[in-house]
Amino acid sequence: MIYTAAEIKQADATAFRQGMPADVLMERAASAVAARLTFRPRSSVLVICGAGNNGGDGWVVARESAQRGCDVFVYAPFGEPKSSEGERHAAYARRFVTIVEEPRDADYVVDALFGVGFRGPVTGKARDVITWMREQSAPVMAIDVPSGVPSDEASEFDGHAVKADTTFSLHGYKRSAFLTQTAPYYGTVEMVDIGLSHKSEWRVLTESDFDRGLLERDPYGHKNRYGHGCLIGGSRHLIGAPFLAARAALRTGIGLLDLAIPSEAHIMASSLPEAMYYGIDELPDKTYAATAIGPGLVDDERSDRLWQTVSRQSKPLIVDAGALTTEHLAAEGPLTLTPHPGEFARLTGRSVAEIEADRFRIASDFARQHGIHLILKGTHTLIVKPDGTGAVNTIQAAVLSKGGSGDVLTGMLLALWARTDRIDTESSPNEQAVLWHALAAQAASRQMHPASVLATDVIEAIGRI
Ligand SMILES: NC(=O)C1=CN([C@@H]2O[C@H](COP(=O)(O)OP(=O)(O)OC[C@H]3O[C@@H](n4cnc5c(N)ncnc54)[C@H](OP(=O)(O)O)[C@@H]3O)[C@@H](O)[C@H]2O)[C@@H](O)CC1
Ligand SMILES: [K+]
Repeated sequence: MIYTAAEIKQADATAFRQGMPADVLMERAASAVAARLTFRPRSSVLVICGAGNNGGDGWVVARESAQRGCDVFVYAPFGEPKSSEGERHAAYARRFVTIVEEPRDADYVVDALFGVGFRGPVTGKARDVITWMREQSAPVMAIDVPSGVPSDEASEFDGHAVKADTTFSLHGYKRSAFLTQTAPYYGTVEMVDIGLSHKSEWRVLTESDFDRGLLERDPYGHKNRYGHGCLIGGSRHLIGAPFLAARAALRTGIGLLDLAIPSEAHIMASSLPEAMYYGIDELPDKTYAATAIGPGLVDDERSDRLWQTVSRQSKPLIVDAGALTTEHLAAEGPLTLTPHPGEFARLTGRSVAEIEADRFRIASDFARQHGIHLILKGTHTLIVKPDGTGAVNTIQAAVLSKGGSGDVLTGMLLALWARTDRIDTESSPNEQAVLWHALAAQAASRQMHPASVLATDVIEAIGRI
């Protein structure tokens, strides 16, 4: 689960209302972190504590580490925690640790300066303390958030923050763990469950969320069961894109595929004999299980005409690349848009930097406003539902930052939305396609140097995950 600072505060408030004392919750959270810290026996540890409750957690970690046999120093540049629970823990911890007036070398540094209560940017003394932490060669363990990193969005983030080796994230992930500007500051993220109830609009997707049943084939199944899809795309100079998408759809298991491309692209047809071909201006009058439009398409009168036809079908529609325009935001059936940040900037009238700094909120608002499914691509692709809730893909696949990757995803989406045996179930074709795409990219990069992996290699790896 992924939480905003406000949601965490709300979870805290609920726990207090239900009778969980604040100092017990702090003890519970910080003890859980201390138990996960693998300090070598008798090593020296410097804990840097702020004046908020993140600092309170730091005092508990300091005490517990001392009780486990470490030589612990606490540096509290802004004095003791302001809250009564933080103050109580600091008072008790003082018996077990050495207080220092200046930061000092140690085998490990624990960063408990700021947590989710931080509001950027960092100024004055805090800036110097963060600079000091950044200069240390000792491993830095951050409690909850690396200090200086905002929890929710990065629009004010100037890069001045602790670079943690490990961050122990309390209760759940923070959005900034998945933003391009701030994610690298977290190091390895370890989740620490502190027993609060979980309720969030955003989920984290890992490999275990991939439904391997999608790879299976029913021995009695008919090709129609796996859907008859239509892919529309291509233009004079962009001939390859629809073929990449079409091949990906077939490798993902679509039953039948019609490919509508401009006549210039028909010379490529022999490379994909499994598809059926139509001219882009002569779409057959059929109702498809699903349609995808956009790979290699240019935004012109022809694409507007095509839109009139495909948007009237009450079946799933996937819109990508050249078909992503502000005129194409409503259709009869379920609509999925798959922009990368540049395309999403055009759709929203915002800059790429604005989007990257606050992608969760902007993506959620957009999906809700238009009642559409949205896949906002990136290192951590967001998959958003029409109600604005969503999930983030955490399967890393650097090889996907290459031309053609988006076309492959579109083809995979088409294949999964077209599956008549699955579409009525709760399974989310968008989440499954994004996961499968990333897994295929990982499989391709196991077979050759990642720099060499092409979109066609990812397609060939779709069935090798
Ligand atoms: N449910 C959970 O997950 C639980 C979470 N818990 C822990 O509580 C943490 C949140 O604690 P929190 O709300 O007290 O805020 P925190 O992050 O310590 O920072 C506030 C301090 O920073 C200061 N400050 C802010 N911005 C600044 C700036 N730019 N430059 C300089 N100073 C700045 C601010 O100063 P002020 O604005 O008050 O002057 C205040 O002193 C959370 O991350 C987790 O570790 C557990 O203990 C219990 C369960
Ligand atoms: K911290």
